[in-house]
Amino acid sequence: MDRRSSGITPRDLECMLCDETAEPKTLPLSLLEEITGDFSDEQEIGRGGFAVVYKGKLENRTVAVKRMSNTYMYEKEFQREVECLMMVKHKNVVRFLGYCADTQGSMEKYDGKFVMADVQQRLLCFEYLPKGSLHEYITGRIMYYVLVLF
Ligand SMILES: Nc1ncnc2c1ncn2[C@@H]1O[C@H](COP(=O)(O)OP(=O)(O)OP(=O)(O)O)[C@@H](O)[C@H]1O
Repeated sequence: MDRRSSGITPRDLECMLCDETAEPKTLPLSLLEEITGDFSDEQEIGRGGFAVVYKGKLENRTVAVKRMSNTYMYEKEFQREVECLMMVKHKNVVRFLGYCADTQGSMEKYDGKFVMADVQQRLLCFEYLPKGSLHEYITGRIMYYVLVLF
């Protein structure tokens, strides 16, 4: 795992996609913000129990960026997920490209006083699978047969 993240560009990420042997990397928040249009609604793909998933647009390719919600509650789950993903490499498992664990201090007003708060961002980056979720695929198929039969 390469711990140097600051210099990674969208082009580097694109090169990783082409190189099957490239290891997952730590990715800078600024890169993930850039390719998701600052996590814009237009680039949202879907939502799960713990995260929102966005399209990350590179020059010629697309990746999926999973942004965890309630990061304080699910820190252990995030660490466990990264740990597992780093160990798995299989043709039937979506390819893991890297993660971002960013914490920044921000002055916030609390109880009438300014306090320094930690703002956490926890993200995972995967190869993009263009055919939608299994649920959509199955229900789409069922709807298709219902429409054809009746
Ligand atoms: N690599 C990917 N490529 C394309 N779409 C994806 C990718 N990963 C997730 N998605 C989309 O985003 C949705 C949410 O994914 P997410 O992994 O957060 O949750 P989930 O697997 O559906 O449920 P859970 O919260 O139980 O993990 C998925 O249903 C899918 O439509």
